[in-house]
Amino acid sequence: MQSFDQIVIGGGPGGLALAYGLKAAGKNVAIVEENLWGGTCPNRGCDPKKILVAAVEAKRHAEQLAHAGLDGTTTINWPDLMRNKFAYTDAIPDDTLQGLQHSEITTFYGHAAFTSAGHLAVGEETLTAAQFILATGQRPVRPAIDGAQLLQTSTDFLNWRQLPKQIAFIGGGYIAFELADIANAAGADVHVILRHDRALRAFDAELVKDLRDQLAKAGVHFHENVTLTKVAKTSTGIELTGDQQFDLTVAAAVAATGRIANVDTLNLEAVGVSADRHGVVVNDHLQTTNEHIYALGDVVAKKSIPKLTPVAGFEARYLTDTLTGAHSEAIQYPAIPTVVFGMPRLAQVGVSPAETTTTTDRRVKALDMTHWYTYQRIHDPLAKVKVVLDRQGRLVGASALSTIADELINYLTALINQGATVADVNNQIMAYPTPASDLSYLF
Ligand SMILES: Cc1cc2nc3c(=O)[nH]c(=O)nc-3n(C[C@H](O)[C@H](O)[C@H](O)COP(=O)(O)OP(=O)(O)OC[C@H]3O[C@@H](n4cnc5c(N)ncnc54)[C@H](O)[C@@H]3O)c2cc1C
Ligand SMILES: NC(=O)c1ccc[n+]([C@@H]2O[C@H](COP(=O)([O-])OP(=O)(O)OC[C@H]3O[C@@H](n4cnc5c(N)ncnc54)[C@H](O)[C@@H]3O)[C@@H](O)[C@H]2O)c1
Repeated sequence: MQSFDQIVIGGGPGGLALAYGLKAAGKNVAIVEENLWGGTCPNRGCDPKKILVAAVEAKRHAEQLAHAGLDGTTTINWPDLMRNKFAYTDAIPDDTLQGLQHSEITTFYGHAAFTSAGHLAVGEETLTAAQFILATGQRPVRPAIDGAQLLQTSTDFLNWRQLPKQIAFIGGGYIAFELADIANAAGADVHVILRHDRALRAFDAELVKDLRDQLAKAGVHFHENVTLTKVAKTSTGIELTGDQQFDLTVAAAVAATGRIANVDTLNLEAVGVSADRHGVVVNDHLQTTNEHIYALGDVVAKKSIPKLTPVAGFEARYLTDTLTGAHSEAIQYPAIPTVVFGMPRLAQVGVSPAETTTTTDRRVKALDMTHWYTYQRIHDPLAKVKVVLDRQGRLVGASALSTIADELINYLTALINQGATVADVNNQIMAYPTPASDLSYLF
């Protein structure tokens, strides 16, 4: 039986960052992975998706400048684009494993599950440690309807060598919007089926509607207020049936209906760790209901904290300090930006405009920036921002929509975390003309 100071379960961005942090602090640490070293983000999430988005960006920017200096049409060649994606993703698992081995972090490959307090089984091996850290992430979930097994997932989409001619995305979250935009730009006939009329609920409703309308203008078909009841394979494709006589046959249908925490096969009952489909219950020290077991990243049940790669990284840095005795404080998250990476991008950070309607302590400043130089230069069809300011004029939140909203939101995040006022912004000189040189006009 091998024994360690800490064993990290899950080799995704969160688990890896923690293993490296603990090793650097001199701990005898092991990490276990059952699938692809590197986890969701670089293999089947953020990174491959954004490689595909790169082609959409180039295409849309070229289209925006048609008749303004750029001639000809730009088309996306899906098989070539995917070859470019595979050239990146194929190397991730081996490179990740080699990095761990090079740093002399002990690695185990296989499914990890607890057998009893202090004991973890990985294949034939039983491992022990003073502390265990759950970093097992989430997996896609399909709706509970007849024929749901015929629905593909974001993981399948990101491995398609050929692009189906008609694709339906079920759901109104990040994945449906991002993948629908990519598939539409690449030439597929794209349908998004939503059970409500309100998509992307965490974002500003007006900007979500603008985003939806932009995608619809680009060719995406939205079917709102449809509850699917059945999925079936027919001679012509995948038939989706719903209430209100909804009936649509497509070549491929993707469930983008959320993700479920990987907690069900860890045998957490044996070690007294509370968890449900939303994840592992932790206190404000990321400690589970068993004092020797911690959790971080997507597998944690979080109410208001989004499940994102940089959040997993932040929690790994926090836990490194906790487990090496460098501090004993509760975790305190900074403002966390989140972006729907389409063309345009929808971005949000901090206090939302909706949270401001019931208080007089804050005010919202809404600006249509479409005709500002930054956006005119690239012929951005729509550029909007809403900033939330407190009584002292400090920035506390922002929502933005434009083809470069991701860049803007990062500047605004830094200003929120610094508690900056317009005076602080005006005391800095930013390179002109750039989105950063617009900042003082936003307050
Ligand atoms: C399509 C898509 C796009 C995304 N885009 C973005 C984005 O643009 N920006 C962003 O910030 N976030 C994005 N995310 C979310 C991001 O991928 C996650 O927040 C991030 O990967 C979480 O890291 P993690 O380490 O907590 O979990 P994961 O990366 O999921 O890693 C968990 C690892 O644990 C392993 N594991 C699970 N159970 C066991 C077990 N019993 N034994 C051994 N190993 C186990 C899994 O195989 C996996 O490798 C996206 C996600 C998806 C699906
Ligand atoms: N850009 C990013 O940062 C990014 C991108 C992709 C994914 N992610 C991460 O992955 C997670 C999962 O993304 P997602 O889009 O799958 O989930 P989501 O939680 O963002 O959206 C799920 C959507 O599916 C709908 N839905 C749920 N059950 C349904 C059902 N039975 N029938 C019809 N609709 C149903 C919900 O109403 C919602 O609109 C995100 O919450 C985020 O943490 C982040």
